[in-house]
Amino acid sequence: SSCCCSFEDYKRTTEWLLDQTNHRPKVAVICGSGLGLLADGAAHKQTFSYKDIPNFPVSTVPGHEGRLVFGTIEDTPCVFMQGHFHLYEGYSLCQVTFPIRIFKLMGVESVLVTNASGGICPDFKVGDIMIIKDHINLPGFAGQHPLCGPNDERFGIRFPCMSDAYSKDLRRLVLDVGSELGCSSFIREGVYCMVSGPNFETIAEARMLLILGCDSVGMSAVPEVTVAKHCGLRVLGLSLITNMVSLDYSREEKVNHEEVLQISKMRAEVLQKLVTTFICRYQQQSINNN
Ligand SMILES: O=P(O)(O)O[C@@H]1C[C@H](O)[C@@H](CO)O1
Ligand code: HPA
Repeated sequence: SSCCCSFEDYKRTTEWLLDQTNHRPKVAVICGSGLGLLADGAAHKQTFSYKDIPNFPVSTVPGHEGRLVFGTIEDTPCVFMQGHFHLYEGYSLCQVTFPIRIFKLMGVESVLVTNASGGICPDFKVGDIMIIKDHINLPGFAGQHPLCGPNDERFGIRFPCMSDAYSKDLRRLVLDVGSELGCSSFIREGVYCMVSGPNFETIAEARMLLILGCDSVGMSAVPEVTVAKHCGLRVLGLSLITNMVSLDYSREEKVNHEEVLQISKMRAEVLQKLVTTFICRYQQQSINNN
């Protein structure tokens, strides 16, 4: 699963975007299933459909609008992906992570990855927001890894460290913002496990994930985070628990994507407030640190 994009491809897309917009984003926000609303808090918006951006994949999953939105939150220039790409759509991991390297080349410093996931940790509840403190790259164990293939040193080193993929400072900051907004009762921290999907887990698989130390399970984030860390971007991951995964053969509930979208839409406003305030504080902190 070698990379199908050359440095020239990344450069061409970056130059096209830099040419089309005056925005120079510092923070990139990836909106997961049903979370496109996160971009609504931004001002001075300029929107591109993925299909109009050279080399960009297009979204094929309901709840993913397929738009790149530039805008500002207070004074912070941001870019939002309303929808992202998944292995199960048939995209290579190089395509799935294509936008991350574009953001890097555009001058982005930090990436905020959001998504929907199923709760494994028995203490979690539907609607909880889990700050991702670590992940398990299950497809990576089987060789489905976005950094397989020749390493391009212009992006990062051959053997990147992943023990600090999720920035401690950004996690602390979002915890503080959550408490300031009165959200502490439903903000958790935990380990996210990526599976390729598209089927939801069997009960035996879910029990295995619990034993492995996973707190939630989903079908995205990990390739994007891995590529972001590889090229030196700071990462914050927020996963919305849209359903609890069945760990018990006696449970009758059956998860489906409509339910995932329904919960995402219901919680998107809270998540938007958290993300918007986080970006404001992030900017204030970087001003204070310089
Ligand atoms: O794009 P994310 O990871 O938020 O979407 C999750 C995983 C699947 O794409 C879908 C399943 O309902 O939601
Ligand atoms: O239960 C789930 N499993 C995998 N991915 C998901 N995305 C939302 N919910 C889930």
